[in-house]
Amino acid sequence: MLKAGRLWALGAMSGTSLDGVDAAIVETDGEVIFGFGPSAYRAYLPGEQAVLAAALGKWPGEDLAEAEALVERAHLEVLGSLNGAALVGFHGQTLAHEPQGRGTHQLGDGARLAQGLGLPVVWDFRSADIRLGGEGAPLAPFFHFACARWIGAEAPLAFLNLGGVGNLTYVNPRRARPEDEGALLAFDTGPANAPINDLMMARRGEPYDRDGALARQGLVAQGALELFLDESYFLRMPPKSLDRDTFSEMIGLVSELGDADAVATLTGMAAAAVLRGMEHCPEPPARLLVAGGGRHNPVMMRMLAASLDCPVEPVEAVGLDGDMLEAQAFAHLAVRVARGLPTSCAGTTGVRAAVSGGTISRPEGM
Ligand SMILES: Nc1ncnc2c1ncn2[C@@H]1O[C@H](COP(=O)(O)OP(=O)(O)OP(=O)(O)O)[C@@H](O)[C@H]1O
Ligand SMILES: CC(=O)N[C@H]1[C@@H]2OC[C@@H](O2)[C@@H](O)[C@@H]1O[C@H](C)C(=O)O
Repeated sequence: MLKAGRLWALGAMSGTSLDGVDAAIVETDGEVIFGFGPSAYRAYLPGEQAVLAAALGKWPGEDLAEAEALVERAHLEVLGSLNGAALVGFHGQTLAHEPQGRGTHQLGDGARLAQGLGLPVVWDFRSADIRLGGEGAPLAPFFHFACARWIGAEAPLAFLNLGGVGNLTYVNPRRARPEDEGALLAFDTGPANAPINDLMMARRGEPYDRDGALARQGLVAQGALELFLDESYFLRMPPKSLDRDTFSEMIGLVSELGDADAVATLTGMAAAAVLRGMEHCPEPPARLLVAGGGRHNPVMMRMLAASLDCPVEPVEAVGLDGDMLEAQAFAHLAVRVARGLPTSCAGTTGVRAAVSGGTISRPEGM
């Protein structure tokens, strides 16, 4: 185990939308956040995105040399641009996630990154949880618990990440520790931006529906929305998690609609999935704080606000950075791993017992 008290940790996350790598520094002892440091972003170039897109769904042992080299190069560039950290949390690029099947696969070798950066690197955060019967995701909730404390929350609240997939964390800050019974409930709500992006690319050759410009011109098709909500995933009790493309066939539900109605309907589906998710909260949260790219979509945010009883705000309302929250989470989790503290528990992944996931790789001589 590393000697890790309060330190500056650097986290990196590259999400399911394959846009690039976020990196951010957090001052933390793995329990308390003392402050947030600088952050940086390294976009994947179009050619790199194509290589990664072709690698989606692949498992270790398959032909991944080019994709792996580019993931590691992009991480070395962005992590190397931020100085002063003593420890790195490296998530890796998720290519496949089948917690009840083949496991989970995040591309990139943390041992090579440790060598390249000259710093200890914590990586492979999800496998230990899956080995113990957990979903392996979401993992940000232990960080959300610390965030709730950092903003001084006294009543239960919820964090929502609207990335390719949506994920929700209910936090009860009255509990002493995140792994305590009732402190956290977390799960993936359903598809969020991924189907919208896929439809925009297929029909218009554009990567996403910027500011909800197309969705705002359309109407939600109620029939398609109801068919979507009939999916058995919404009946499953949490914790539960999704692969990026678990719901890719939902685009078929809007195939007969014009572009604006189709995108409005997919946007409505993302919001409705969150509403379904909120019904699982043990107590109504006082507020919903939204991170991830979807918070920039005013149509999605309006749909959420209209259907929920609590205020819906971007995390910036409480001084957090909604673009960097996941990178910060892996900085915080790295310190937890270094201290042997749990990173998931029954309430967040369904794992049998609270577990400290992750592998620590040190550069030679350290
Ligand atoms: N101004 C905007 N208007 C509408 N949508 C936006 C805007 N900005 C970002 N998005 C959406 O957010 C997506 C990126 O979100 P984010 O970076 O949170 O995803 P991710 O981290 O890759 O995914 P995940 O959290 O599922 O791993 C974009 O692909 C786009 O769909
Ligand atoms: C397997 C995997 O990479 N899952 C991601 C993905 O992106 C959002 C959602 O699906 C969430 O489950 C998770 O990431 C966040 C950071 C998490 O683990 O909390």
